[in-house]
Amino acid sequence: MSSSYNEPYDASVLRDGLFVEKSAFVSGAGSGIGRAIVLRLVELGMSVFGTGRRVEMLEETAKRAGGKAGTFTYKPCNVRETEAIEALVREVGEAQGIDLLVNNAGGQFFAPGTQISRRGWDSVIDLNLSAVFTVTKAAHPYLKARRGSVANISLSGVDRGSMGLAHSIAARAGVLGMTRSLALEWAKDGIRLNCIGPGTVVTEGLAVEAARPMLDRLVEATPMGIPTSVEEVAELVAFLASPAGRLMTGQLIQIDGAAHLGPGLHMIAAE
Ligand SMILES: CCCCC/C=C/C(=O)SCCNC(=O)CCNC(=O)[C@H](O)C(C)(C)COP(=O)(O)OP(=O)(O)OC[C@H]1O[C@@H](n2cnc3c(N)ncnc32)[C@H](O)[C@@H]1OP(=O)(O)O
Ligand SMILES: NC(=O)C1=CN([C@@H]2O[C@H](COP(=O)(O)OP(=O)(O)OC[C@H]3O[C@@H](n4cnc5c(N)ncnc54)[C@H](OP(=O)(O)O)[C@@H]3O)[C@@H](O)[C@H]2O)C=CC1
Repeated sequence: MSSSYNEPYDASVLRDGLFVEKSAFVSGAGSGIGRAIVLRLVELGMSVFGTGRRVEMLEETAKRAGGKAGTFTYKPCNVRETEAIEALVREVGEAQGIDLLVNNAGGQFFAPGTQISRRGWDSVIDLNLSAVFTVTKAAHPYLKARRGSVANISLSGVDRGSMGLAHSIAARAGVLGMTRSLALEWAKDGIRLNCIGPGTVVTEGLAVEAARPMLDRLVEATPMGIPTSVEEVAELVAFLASPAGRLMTGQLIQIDGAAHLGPGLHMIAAE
């Protein structure tokens, strides 16, 4: 087992300048996968707006985005505060338009179903399903104006279940159903929506939730034996937003080293 899961990995294949004059709205932009998505889109020339609750994390993303081809601006917001996030989407949409919406803010706690209270269930559904609907609906007029697209960051194994994640898998399965339904409804507007299902991505967020022995077991349960890098997820988001993704909509793309097919992340109980 590797002592570090975050060895540098260059996943970049898309061409410089691909997203000049394009604009994105990214939630959870201050850390992990969201930050990597921002940095790659900015590198490709995009004007990216990011949100999240912690301003200092967004500031760090801005620092790292400095000097690249595009721009990064931000404002803190809790995606679970419906009126505030709707107003923010409107503000960004009116100011710079939205070609790409990335619903990345999310997360949960690992717990067996018997230990998830109704309040705990509601929190995870609110963050990972209801807030995604709120943001997506608020972005609709701006996506329609630009014939834009939506990338929903989901989970590997969303269609088969996962021990310790009943609440989160239920939410992400809901997002997949929403994604497919809106892909049908909004096809006439030229809007595409897809879900991306990363396997284990060793971000600080996951490290807080799962200690090292569990991380090792998650990676061992991945048939390819390696975790997903944040850069790989970012490149896939960019690919789906690019002209090459023109006919891709209503999809769940699992980027997980076959974790969703193998012995299974889904069989690793919360410990
Ligand atoms: C298959 C393996 C691959 C796994 C891949 C997934 C990886 C990731 O997602 S990495 C991202 C990692 N980061 C996170 O997941 C952190 C995100 N968590 C949160 O933001 C919050 O914990 C929350 C949204 C899930 C809940 O926030 P909030 O509403 O503020 O929660 P409260 O503290 O007010 O608690 C509400 C309710 O939930 C119960 N609860 C909280 N933690 C646990 C726990 N560990 N076990 C059981 N229950 C928990 C809490 O007790 C409250 O319920 P009541 O006690 O009934 O009031
Ligand atoms: N790491 C992994 O193995 C995998 C992760 N995922 C999913 O990918 C996404 C990103 O995860 P990852 O980068 O690993 O973890 P992080 O914890 O680093 O990222 C989650 C981000 O969401 C933001 N966020 C959380 N709650 C809210 C909220 N209520 N309002 C606004 N922003 C919020 C956080 O910022 P702040 O706290 O400042 O608000 C943070 O930047 C999540 O949806 C996660 O579930 C999916 C598969 C695997």
